[in-house]
Amino acid sequence: MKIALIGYGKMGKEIEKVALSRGHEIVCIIDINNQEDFESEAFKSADVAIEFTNPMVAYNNYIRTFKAGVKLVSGSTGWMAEHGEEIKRLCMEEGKTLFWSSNFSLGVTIFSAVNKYLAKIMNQFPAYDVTMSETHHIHKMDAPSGTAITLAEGILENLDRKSEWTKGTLLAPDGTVSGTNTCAPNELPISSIREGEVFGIHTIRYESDIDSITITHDAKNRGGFVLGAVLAAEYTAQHEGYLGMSDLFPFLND
Ligand SMILES: NC(=O)C1=CN([C@@H]2O[C@H](COP(=O)(O)OP(=O)(O)OC[C@H]3O[C@@H](n4cnc5c(N)ncnc54)[C@H](OP(=O)(O)O)[C@@H]3O)[C@@H](O)[C@H]2O)C=CC1
Ligand SMILES: O=C(O)C1=N[C@H](C(=O)O)C[C@H](O)C1
Repeated sequence: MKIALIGYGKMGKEIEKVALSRGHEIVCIIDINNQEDFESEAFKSADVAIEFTNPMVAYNNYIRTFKAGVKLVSGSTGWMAEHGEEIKRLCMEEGKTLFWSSNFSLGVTIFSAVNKYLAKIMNQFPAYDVTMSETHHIHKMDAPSGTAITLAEGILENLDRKSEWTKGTLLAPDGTVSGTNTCAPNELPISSIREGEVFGIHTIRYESDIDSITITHDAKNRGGFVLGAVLAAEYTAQHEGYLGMSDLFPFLND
C-alpha cells in the first residue's frame, strides 16, 4: 500500500519504520517546510495519508488531504471541540474518509471497554465518586489529553449521575499547579500532569469513604499507538466515511 505521512515528528518517524516493516511504501512526507507537496502527484498517489501533527494545524491538513482526494488516518488531538462536527459531516455526507482515534493502542481500546463497563456497574453504587488523571511528557500541547476526553465520554454515556467532564488541576512542567479539585456532583474532573518524557498514563478512580477502585493504562513506549495507526491505515484503504476503533475492533460495540 502507498502511504503518505503528514507530520514527521515523534509519531511520524516511528510510523514510517513500522509501515516499511509491514511491506508498505512511503510515497510522500509532508512536514512544516514542504506544505506545497499537498498538491504533488506523489501525495495524490497515496492510498492513505497518516497525520500526526498538533491541535492547531490538524484541521487544515484534513481539508487539504480531502481536496487532494486522499483517504486519511489521524491521531492528532485537541481539534475536535472546534472542528469535530464539520469534519464528521464532510465524511458522512460528502464522501470524505477519516479514521480518527484519540488513542490507537490496542491496550487503550481494551481499557476503554473496561471503563465503560465499570461505569455502568457504578450506577448501582452511588457511594463512589469518580475522578480521572492523565500524565504525559512536557512537550504535549493539549490538556486534558484526547484519550482522557474519550474515556470521560465513555463514563458520561454510562454513569447516570455524571453529565459533563471538567478540567481539574494542571501540574505544569515547571512544577506550578493551577485549576481546582472542587466540582459539582454531576461533573467528572480530569487532572493533568506534565512530567519528563512520559508516553501516556491514564487513571480512573472510584472512591467511597471506605475504599477505592482504580484502573490504569500505562504506555511503556509509542509502539502501541504506532502499530494501531498502521493497522487503521490498512483498514481505511478498504473502507469509507468517518471511521474509528470500534470499526477496527467491533467487540467494542458489544
Ligand atoms: N492518537 C494517538 O494514538 C496518539 C496521538 N498523538 C497526538 O499526535 C500529535 C503528534 O504527536 P507527536 O508526533 O508526538 O508530536 P511531534 O511534535 O513530535 O510531531 C509533530 C510534527 O508535526 C510537524 N508539523 C507542525 N505543523 C505541521 C504542518 N502544518 N504540517 C505538517 N507537519 C507539521 C511538527 O514540526 P515542528 O516540530 O517543526 O513544528 C512535528 O515534526 C499530537 O496531537 C498528539 O497528541 C500522539 C501519540 C499517539
Ligand atoms: O501527545 C501524546 O504523546 C499522546 N497523545 C494522545 C492523547 O492526547 O491522548 C495519545 C497518547 O496518550 C499520547
